[in-house]
Amino acid sequence: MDAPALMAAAEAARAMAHAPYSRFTVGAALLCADGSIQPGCNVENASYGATLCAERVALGAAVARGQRRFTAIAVAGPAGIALSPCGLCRQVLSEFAPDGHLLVLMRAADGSPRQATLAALLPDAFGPDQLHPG
Ligand SMILES: O=c1ccn([C@H]2C[C@H](O)[C@@H](CO)O2)c(=O)[nH]1
Repeated sequence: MDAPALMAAAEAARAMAHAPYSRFTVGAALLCADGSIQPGCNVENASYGATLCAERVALGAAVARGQRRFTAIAVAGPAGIALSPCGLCRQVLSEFAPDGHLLVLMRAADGSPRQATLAALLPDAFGPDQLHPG
């Protein structure tokens, strides 16, 4: 996996963000199992609560074109801020990363690369095993 290229794709996607309320633009790039990269950006809404994070936009778009297995996701936000996916996005990503191996690429506040597995970011995740035990 080319981590710098995936982060560059997330940064490029960030330019498409619709964030007139928070002005906090975020881009995501999801590396699919077939090698394709699905970009996403945050899409805010005047109701605030209907806002979509970049990670969920990328995931939904990838699923809509038949992708269901993912290797990594890069997330890029404003410079100087350590950004990691919100709790809701962690849960949504875990739906398609049941083993928790999905690699999340982020940047620390100083801009240096940081990475963690989804399992580390969302330990003891709720999933289909709890919903349908046995
Ligand atoms: O990982 C994150 C964190 C926040 N946001 C968006 C949601 C909202 O539009 C703005 C401020 O929270 O940033 C994302 O897209 N991804």
